[in-house]
Amino acid sequence: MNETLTATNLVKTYGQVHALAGVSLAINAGETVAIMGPSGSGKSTLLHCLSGILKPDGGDVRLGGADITTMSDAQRSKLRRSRFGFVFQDGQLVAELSAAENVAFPLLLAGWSRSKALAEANQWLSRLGLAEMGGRKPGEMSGGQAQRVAIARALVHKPAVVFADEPTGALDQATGHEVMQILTTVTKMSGASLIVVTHDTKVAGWCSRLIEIRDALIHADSATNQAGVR
Ligand SMILES: Nc1ncnc2c1ncn2[C@@H]1O[C@H](COP(=O)(O)OP(=O)(O)OP(=O)(O)O)[C@@H](O)[C@H]1O
Repeated sequence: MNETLTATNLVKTYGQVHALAGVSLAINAGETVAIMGPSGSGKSTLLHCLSGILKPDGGDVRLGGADITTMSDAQRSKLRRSRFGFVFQDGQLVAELSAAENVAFPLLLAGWSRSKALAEANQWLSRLGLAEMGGRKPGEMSGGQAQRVAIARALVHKPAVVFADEPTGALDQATGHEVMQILTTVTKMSGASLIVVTHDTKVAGWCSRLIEIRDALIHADSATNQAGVR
């Protein structure tokens, strides 16, 4: 299945503000892409349009043959749940659920039985070095551990694309480094592509491609030397 994520001429305005002024890009399956740029340049707006959270005013976003922009809200939500994974700055785990239940959540939404979903979730937690943590609530874990749970939740349903918005923003440098190593390794292993919005050049160094946004447009798009990968 061709699951290239393609954006063509994306435009988004808020009143007088041009958040995206005609952005086109294609991200191939398996690519790891960092999006950087000054505050207010349009990074989050781009991420939200690419992931179907926000509808652009103009242009389109396609995953393979499917045009996300013209889908009904219900179709787009379904595609988001089944083909996309998300990692946010603060994990956004459900506080009342255990780590395993949080990871199992996308599988339960996809119709898996509770026992199969929890077994798969626990396998993912082991893979990410959290074998003993399945029963803990997010509040009983460190920030780095919670972010690893969020990574497992983003990948458990084998998405085509993982979107990460400042995934290390709430972590110290060493923990952030570790989280990026895990995030890039597991997305590559699963064949998904990864799109990371970040202000941190070290975080971007874990990705194979860097897209720089300035004033609502792509200013530069190039391969990185993957300095973060040792
Ligand atoms: N909901 C909104 N209503 C009005 N203006 C908005 C809204 N969301 C974003 N903007 C504006 O659109 C522009 C782009 O915002 P965006 O959040 O995409 O930038 P960013 O590059 O992600 O910034 P940061 O690095 O500070 O998070 C900014 O001028 C911002 O103020």
